[in-house]
Amino acid sequence: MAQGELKSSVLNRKRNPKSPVASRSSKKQKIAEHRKSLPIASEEERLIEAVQKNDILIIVGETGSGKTTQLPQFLFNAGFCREGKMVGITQPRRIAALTIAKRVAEECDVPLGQKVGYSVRFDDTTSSSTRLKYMTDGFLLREALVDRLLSRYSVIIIDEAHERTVHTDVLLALLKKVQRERSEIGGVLRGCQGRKVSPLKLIIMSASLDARVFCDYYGGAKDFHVEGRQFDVDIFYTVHPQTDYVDAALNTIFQIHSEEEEGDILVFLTGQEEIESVERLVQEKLKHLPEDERKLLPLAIFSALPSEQQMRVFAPAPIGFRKVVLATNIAETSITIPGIRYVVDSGVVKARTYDPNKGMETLDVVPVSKAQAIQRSGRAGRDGYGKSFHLYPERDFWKLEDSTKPEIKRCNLSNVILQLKALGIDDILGFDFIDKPSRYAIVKALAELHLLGALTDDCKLAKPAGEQMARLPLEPVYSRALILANQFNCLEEMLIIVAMLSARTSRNHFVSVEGDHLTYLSVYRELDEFLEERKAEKSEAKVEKIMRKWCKVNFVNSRSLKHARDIYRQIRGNVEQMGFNVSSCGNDMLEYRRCIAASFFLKAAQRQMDGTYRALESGEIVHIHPSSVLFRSKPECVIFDELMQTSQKYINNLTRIDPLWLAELAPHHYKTEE
Ligand SMILES: Nc1ncnc2c1ncn2[C@@H]1O[C@H](COP(=O)(O)OP(=O)(O)OP(=O)(O)O)[C@@H](O)[C@H]1O
Repeated sequence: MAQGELKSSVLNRKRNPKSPVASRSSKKQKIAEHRKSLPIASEEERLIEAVQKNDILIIVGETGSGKTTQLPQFLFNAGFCREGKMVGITQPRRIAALTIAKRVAEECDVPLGQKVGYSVRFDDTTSSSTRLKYMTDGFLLREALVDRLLSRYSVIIIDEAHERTVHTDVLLALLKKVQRERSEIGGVLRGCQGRKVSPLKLIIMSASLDARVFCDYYGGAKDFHVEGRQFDVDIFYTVHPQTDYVDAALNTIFQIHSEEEEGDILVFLTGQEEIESVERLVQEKLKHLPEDERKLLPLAIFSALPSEQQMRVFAPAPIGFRKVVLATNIAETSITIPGIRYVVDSGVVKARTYDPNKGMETLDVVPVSKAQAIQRSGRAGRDGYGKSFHLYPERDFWKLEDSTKPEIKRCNLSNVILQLKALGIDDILGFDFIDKPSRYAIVKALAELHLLGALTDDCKLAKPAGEQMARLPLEPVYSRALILANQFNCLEEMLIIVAMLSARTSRNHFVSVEGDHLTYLSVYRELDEFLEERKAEKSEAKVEKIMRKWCKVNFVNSRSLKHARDIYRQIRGNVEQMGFNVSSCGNDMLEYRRCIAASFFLKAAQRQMDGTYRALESGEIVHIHPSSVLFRSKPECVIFDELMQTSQKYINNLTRIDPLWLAELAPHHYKTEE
């Protein structure tokens, strides 16, 4: 059990104001009072002056000081949105863009989508009257594909820059270039849709530990510090290290529930499976408590959850209940979940690392960084005094890395390089990254894009394939699969597979001997047929209920399947817009498997004498993951979607193919004798 050893870090103490009142005017008044009470409120004039005087400003502030919600409003009031211009604010995560935009719209007392809006992949609420636009960093990068100078923006704010997502890193470099170009041509040329191009102001917002990096990158740019946070958070550590953090988290939840004052709990765990198992364990434990102590409501939030299900954690708990939100690091930065007073930090996070040499991803549970632990604590104390329980001793906190390694140093670069190429940036090795990925990783990604047909022999963007691939919001290998499927007349099937793989659904019941891809296809189609037969059920809630029941009977994860159905609809819209005709190969699964081989030829593996497999591209010896439907049958040759190191090197999500197809369908890469 994580016994709290009191180590409190007391900041400027201020107690929780009363709970929200129903009437609109008192709500407005409350919001106005809240805004005035934020530490940043007294800095408005000084901040605006700093923005006016500096083209690049690095703002450093504690979590909860009000940077994200207030600064854009200050800029609006200071006239930065005149003549139809916008202030754009990027966030590393879509849930942050969504919820912050909603909050700011509420503070401005306007409907979402007018003065204040958000744009994230597949979901855009902005309109021509939007002036404050919250979006993901990836969205702004895509926007640059159509408007290179980002001419609609007078100010761009890169928020949570210290998270160093790959998109943020690319934006940091791209915006430097855009800013230079805009000041050179200012007022002379016109940008997208004939808009007059004015100079661009750039604001980078970061947690304090990493600000220096950004100041240096922008040639000694000015930094601006916002002191303080609104409410105290008392920090607790365990006396001893915990051997089982899941068990410790569970005990801490129930200890808070029985001993602490009212207030909701936010627990940081590592992934969907762990969260779902803790959710079940909480429910299980509650059954053994007396009736009046059962009022604890577990809710999950992780990235594979559809948006509307993610939003459930933001609604207040029913009266008398305490919410316990079980989250991955998706809830770590930027967002405010109203009602949270207690944070439980497992101290670990699941981190993906890509090895370009082996073409392999590893997914490891690793300790968080200091910056992450501080961000986690910061989620308590946002609407009142809070407590943060870290499930490790304080001495271990001091041993943590200061910050997380930038994603650009540990991810597959092919997607980002394709985007840079589509932005007209040809010299990738010479590109001014804040932290340069290794030369090897860049060259590997360029070679992969060339093999996928996205780049020409002299490394230019191939037309139209490369352009089409850059336009689709998917990994290049999936985009290519859709383009090929169009030629193989099985686009409908490939859309389903890509959606199912993106949503990471489960497979159990409708096993196809041909492999996991086709099993996914039959899961999706079985449900479709089942719903079709019940078309009369008009209400969405009813359809969802039927769907959940069907999933339960068939051992399929209903959340993931719903997510896959959403993704399917969205990418189908994309390819239709590109003029593709979504046709189906019906029952011709041979043609479909050949299309899989043609699309994913870089991910082929062949059985060895000893029953292991050799990944043909990297030469790695790998095993079929026990959860694959081909685990027992062990076909001679397979295409895999995932190559991952956990306890061993595993391949997963497989389709059985004929090895001769590789030479036939990817002759530029395989010779027959191979
Ligand atoms: N959706 C919301 N509902 C209720 N209160 C909110 C919401 N969003 C923000 N707030 C309030 O506004 C305060 C400031 O939030 P803001 O996101 O601007 O802070 P920040 O300085 O950007 O912090 P961080 O770096 O942690 O994102 C929060 O502490 C909280 O009190």
